[in-house]
Amino acid sequence: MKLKFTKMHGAGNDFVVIDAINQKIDFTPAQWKHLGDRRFGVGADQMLVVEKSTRPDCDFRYRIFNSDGGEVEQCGNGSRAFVKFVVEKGLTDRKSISVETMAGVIAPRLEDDGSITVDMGAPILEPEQVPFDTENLTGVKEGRDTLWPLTLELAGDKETVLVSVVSMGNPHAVQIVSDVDTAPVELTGPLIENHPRFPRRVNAGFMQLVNRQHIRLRVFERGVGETLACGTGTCAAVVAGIRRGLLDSPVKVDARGGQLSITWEGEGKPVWLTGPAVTVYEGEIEI
Ligand SMILES: N[C@H](CCC[C@H](N)C(=O)O)C(=O)O
Repeated sequence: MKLKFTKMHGAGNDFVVIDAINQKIDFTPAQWKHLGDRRFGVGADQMLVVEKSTRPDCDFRYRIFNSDGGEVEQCGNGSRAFVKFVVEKGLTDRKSISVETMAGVIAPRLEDDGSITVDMGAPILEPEQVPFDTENLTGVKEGRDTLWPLTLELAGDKETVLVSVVSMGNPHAVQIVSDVDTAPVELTGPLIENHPRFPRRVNAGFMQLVNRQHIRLRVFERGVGETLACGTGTCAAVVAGIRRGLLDSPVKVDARGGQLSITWEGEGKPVWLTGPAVTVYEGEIEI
């Protein structure tokens, strides 16, 4: 079939966005992987699929596929591209929409200045629900958070890193580093992503504290590798920092691809993600 798509990004986290309301989409994981391939396909971190929702309280359904072809629960930067896409394509006459995802309902809103704010829902903080296996593991309490020791096998040596575990519908393991530019993201990112204590694998966040309302962040994403920004990873890092007593809401987050802003008022409350979304080009591909 000839597939129409729109190439977009949110702070450098890039997407192939597909209207599945006006196109019949039924791809295999191999076809999603092909679309995400930067040499043989279009190339993107994730593929985002726009569908009509069957829920009466939702305007759209939002499906997300990582570039490894796997479908995942949530994508924060993608939710901003999603609302820009449906407004620009005339699929809605509203600028604030409710979107059904595998992880629940989110509410992105297109602001008059072109920025987008998303109610990402409340973080899930019970390790077992992240999911993270705590059997025979002793955590270290810090503030309202618990830091969990992860043992990593590095070229025959063992290294232990302390991580906070947070779910934004998708799983995150966040650690503090002194300098994100020298953090061993490429080396330890895959080891954390595939650590056996994360039965659904995990996104690995590396957070540097600038001050109580400003961090720098790099994320080695599950199913992708390092991306220039990770929206849910940004939410998870700020939630972890606030629970550790190290950050105060709102927090400015410098990702490699741009700046995001997070507001969170505490347990049980939603995390608000604000940032950009850019349409790069329209395309077609035979698939
Ligand atoms: N790689 C993530 C999905 C995309 C998340 C990220 N691109 C975002 O903006 O939240 C996962 O496997 O959970």
